[in-house]
Amino acid sequence: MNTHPIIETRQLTKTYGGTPRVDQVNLKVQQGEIFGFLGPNGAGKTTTLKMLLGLVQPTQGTVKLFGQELRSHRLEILNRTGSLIESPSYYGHLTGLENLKVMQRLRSLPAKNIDKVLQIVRLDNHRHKPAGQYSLGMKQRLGLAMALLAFPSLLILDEPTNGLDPAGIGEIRELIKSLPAQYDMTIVVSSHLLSEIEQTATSVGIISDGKLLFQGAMAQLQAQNRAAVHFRIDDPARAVRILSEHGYRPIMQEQQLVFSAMPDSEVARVNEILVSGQIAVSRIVESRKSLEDIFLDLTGKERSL
Ligand SMILES: Nc1ncnc2c1ncn2[C@@H]1O[C@H](COP(=O)(O)OP(=O)(O)OP(=O)(O)O)[C@@H](O)[C@H]1O
Repeated sequence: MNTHPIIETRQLTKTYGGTPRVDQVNLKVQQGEIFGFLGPNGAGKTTTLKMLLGLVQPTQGTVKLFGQELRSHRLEILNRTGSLIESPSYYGHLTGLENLKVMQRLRSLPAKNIDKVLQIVRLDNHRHKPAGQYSLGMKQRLGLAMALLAFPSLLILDEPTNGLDPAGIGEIRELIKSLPAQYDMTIVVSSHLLSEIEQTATSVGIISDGKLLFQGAMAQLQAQNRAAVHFRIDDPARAVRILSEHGYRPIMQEQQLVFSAMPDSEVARVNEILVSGQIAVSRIVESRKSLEDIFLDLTGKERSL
């Protein structure tokens, strides 16, 4: 059985003008995953994806796709890879169909693939219209059709929903979700929006300032979502004193004591200490960080994303 990762980078680095923009990144993407590559603008996503495709030469480090070195097996690898990086490129004066034909002939692909991809991206009714007259969403879908034309094993999409309206975003999202099972594809999709990755990806990599800060299953990221427990009480200063005698170090926030993460048994114990110290506990509330908060904590960026 073939168990090597579909993508594996080692210490992948790209330096521009002395500054590492992609900094010793070790990526691992397994067969059949939808890997969400997440990071704020300028984090190094596009540069990383371009290195995976041999479009940018790494300053340091290696790229292996399908278990083979990109440097020595470039053509073989790229024949099995489809991509949409930055804006799609097409001939504006040619129709959608003609654009796909150009590519199909250039790459000696079966002609029947054209109909298939037109259906997949739902452009079959617009195939005879010049691509230059397509809406933004249609242009994006044409770009996707081109990336899919060879039915690649690996599909790399850089911010595929950028600039689309909510309906267009939803369509692309559903399309991405359907591909791995239907066509046995592995997908890498980048975004600066967690909300978008959250709904499609099975695993995630989070990059900020060129560094990979987290990599793992979506569920693992969600597991970092640990609950804090808030006690609303009538005399916080005295409560802190009493609790510290029992070895607890809560944070005082106005009328509340906050414990960063706490099992249920401890909650009961703290409550008992407070009540026997004649402190009235009016409320015990659990608060979880949203995934957005976790993302912002990891990247150290403000909420302006
Ligand atoms: N050819 C280049 N020459 C110099 N600097 C570059 C070049 N390409 C990218 N950079 C810089 O590298 C950093 C990372 O850029 P990159 O495009 O990879 O980020 P990104 O995460 O894809 O962000 P965005 O979503 O905004 O495209 C940026 O600071 C960018 O200015």
